[in-house]
Amino acid sequence: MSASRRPNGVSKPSPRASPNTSTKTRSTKQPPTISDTLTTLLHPAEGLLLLTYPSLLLLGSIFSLLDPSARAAPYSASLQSHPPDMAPNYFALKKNVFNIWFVKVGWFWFTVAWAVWVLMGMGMMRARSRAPPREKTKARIVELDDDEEVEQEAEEEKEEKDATLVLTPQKLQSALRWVVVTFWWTVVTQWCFGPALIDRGFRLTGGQCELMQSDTARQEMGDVREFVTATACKIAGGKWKGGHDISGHVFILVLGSASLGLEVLGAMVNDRRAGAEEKQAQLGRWGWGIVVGVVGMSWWMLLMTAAYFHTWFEKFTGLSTAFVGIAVVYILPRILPGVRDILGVPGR
Ligand SMILES: CCCCCCCC/C=C\CCCCCCCC(=O)SCCNC(=O)CCNC(=O)[C@H](O)C(C)(C)COP(=O)(O)O
Ligand SMILES: Nc1ncnc2c1ncn2[C@@H]1O[C@H](COP(=O)(O)O)[C@@H](OP(=O)(O)O)[C@H]1O
Repeated sequence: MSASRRPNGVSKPSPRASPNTSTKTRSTKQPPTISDTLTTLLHPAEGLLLLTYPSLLLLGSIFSLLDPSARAAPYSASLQSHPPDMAPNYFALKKNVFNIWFVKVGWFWFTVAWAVWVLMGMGMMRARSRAPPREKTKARIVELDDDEEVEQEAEEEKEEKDATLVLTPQKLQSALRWVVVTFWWTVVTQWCFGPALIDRGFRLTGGQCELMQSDTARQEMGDVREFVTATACKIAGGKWKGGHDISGHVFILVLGSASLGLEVLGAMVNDRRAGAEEKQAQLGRWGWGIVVGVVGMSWWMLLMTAAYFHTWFEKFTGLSTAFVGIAVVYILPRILPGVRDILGVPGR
């Protein structure tokens, strides 16, 4: 690109466009530092969002080391938790209501929040960014009589409603990013042309299904002491034991909330067409509640998983597997123009 866009829409020539500046730049140009490269890839706010995840995991793990009740409770590696009768608190129980109704059906909540954001928040932001700035509108309203004011407000409302229904390339690209992120969630946790990656990883690292609870099932299984997936094993009353079990909870909570966060945050920090005030006003009205609720609940549950479930290494692999998906969908398009043309970058 040879020209950059100013907030008022006027293009100014980039330094590269002028031969004089380009010579000067070349002779004084320093090789980019790691921090320069990182800021080109991610806005500092986006970087901060991603840093929240290892920080929450670290915080939860440190808390469990310091909390006397967590330290006193025995940990069962096969349950990946403290036994329920000795759980240090309500959130250390697998049956806690937030686990059952939020995490266990987490993809549903992420999808609803994403859809609300794409259909409402995102469309509204675009509509506002095309509308005249608020101050100017107010100044004009002073000169208008009551009827005209009402008429103008109705017109603005209609414009916003239309923006919800209009299918823009930005909305399509966000939906496409949802498809790719959902594909990654599916292959890692649900199905990957057979067992999901988490189950395959567990088996490859020496894990197997041990039938501990049911004598009949044990007899029926005979020498074949293993099933293919964790779910099949649990349904048969067995325990999924031995191998490395990537934390599915860490994976889904990080993947879902980070992608949702990057969609909204990216639009806020990268879309220079709308003023900050307008963006906040629109987010406040549309989708803000559900997005903040889903991301906030994910952070809380991540903290609880970090504190009471899994080993350090299982949480680390859950985080890394989620970050692979985030890197492909949100970082790669900023490096490869071909991928960028298809998936886009939130807010750009
Ligand atoms: C731009 C977005 C386009 C969206 C288009 C759809 C728009 C429709 C709008 C609203 C309707 C919402 C419909 C939502 C459909 C979403 C499809 C689903 O994903 S429903 C399935 C819900 N199931 C889950 O979320 C399961 C999550 N659980 C797991 O992955 C695992 O249990 C675990 C990883 C949490 C751990 O497993 P464990 O066995 O070890 O506990
Ligand atoms: N924050 C949390 N609250 C309640 N249960 C949690 C949890 N994090 C993990 N678990 C439970 O710990 C087990 C391992 O989680 P995962 O591998 O998905 O990270 C799962 O048990 P169940 O599969 O018996 O429900 C899961 O429900």
